[in-house]
Amino acid sequence: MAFSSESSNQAEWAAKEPVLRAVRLSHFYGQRVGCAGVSLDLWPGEVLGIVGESGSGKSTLLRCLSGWQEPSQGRVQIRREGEVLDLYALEESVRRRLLRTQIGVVFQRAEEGVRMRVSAGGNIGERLMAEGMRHYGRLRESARRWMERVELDPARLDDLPCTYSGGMLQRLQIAKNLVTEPRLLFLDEPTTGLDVSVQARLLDLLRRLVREMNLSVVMVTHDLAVARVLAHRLLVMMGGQVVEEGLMDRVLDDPQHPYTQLLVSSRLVA
Ligand SMILES: Nc1ncnc2c1ncn2[C@@H]1O[C@H](COP(=O)(O)OP(=O)(O)OP(=O)(O)O)[C@@H](O)[C@H]1O
Repeated sequence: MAFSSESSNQAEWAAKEPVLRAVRLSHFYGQRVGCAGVSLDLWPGEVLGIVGESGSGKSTLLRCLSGWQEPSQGRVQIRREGEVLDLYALEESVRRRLLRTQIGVVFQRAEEGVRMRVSAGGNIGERLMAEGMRHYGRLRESARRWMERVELDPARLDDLPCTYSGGMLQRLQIAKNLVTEPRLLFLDEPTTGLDVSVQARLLDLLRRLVREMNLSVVMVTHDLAVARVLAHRLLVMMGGQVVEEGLMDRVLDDPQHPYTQLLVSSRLVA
C-alpha cells in the first residue's frame, strides 16, 4: 500500500503543509514489535483515527508520534509557525517544553495525564505556568474559563481530581491540555471504560472543540464506532503495521484488508 509521506519530498510538504509527519516509524521492545515502518501525514484540522485489536501497536505509535516515546527507528516531524521540527532531534529540554505547551495528550487512564494531588484548577494552570504565566488571578480565571468550556462546574475548581468521576476526569484532562491552545492533540482511548451516555457527551464535546480550535488530532481507539464519530480518516493496524488507510466513509463502505472487513462487519452486527 502506498502512503503519501514516503513518496513526498520536503518541497511537496512545504506546499501542502501537514502539521505532523511520521517517516518509517518503528519501535521495538526487545524482540517484540511495538510498531513497524509506519509513515503518515496529519493535515490541519484533520482527525485521524487509529483502530486495531489489542496489542496491534496503536498506543506505541501514538506515544512515538506525540513525543513521549523515542522510536527505535524513523522520525517524527511537526510544523510550527512555518518551521519543521524533528521531534526527537530536538534538545531534550526543548522537546519537553513543546510537550508541555504545544502538544496535548489525553490518556485513557486519567492518572497518567492528571496530577491527582493537585487541585483541578492547579492542573489546568500548570501548562500556562510552563508558558511563563505567573499572575495568580489570571491563572485562576483561565482555569475557570476552561472548566466552563469543557462543561465542568467552576465551583469545583479547588477540588482534588480524585473526587471527580471518570467522565469529569477526561474533561479535566482535555481542559488541561487545551488551555495553551496547542494545534496538535493526541487521544489514547479517551472514552474507553465510560458509560455509553457519558461517552457520547464527551465525544460531542471533543468534536465541538476540534472544530472551534481547528485542532489536528490523532485518536487511538479499539472501537470503530467511536472513531466514526470523530475521525475523518482511518488507519487500521495489525501486528504493529498499518494494513489499511483511507477516508472514514471509504473504509466503512469498502474495506479492503480482511482484518478491516472483519472489524467493519462485527461493528455492523454489534
Ligand atoms: N512497555 C512494554 N514492554 C514490552 N512490550 C510492550 C510494552 N508496551 C507494549 N508492548 C507490546 O507491544 C505490542 C503493541 O502494544 P501496544 O500497547 O502498542 O498495542 P495496542 O494496540 O495499543 O494495545 P491495547 O489496545 O491493548 O492498548 C504488544 O505486543 C505489546 O505486548
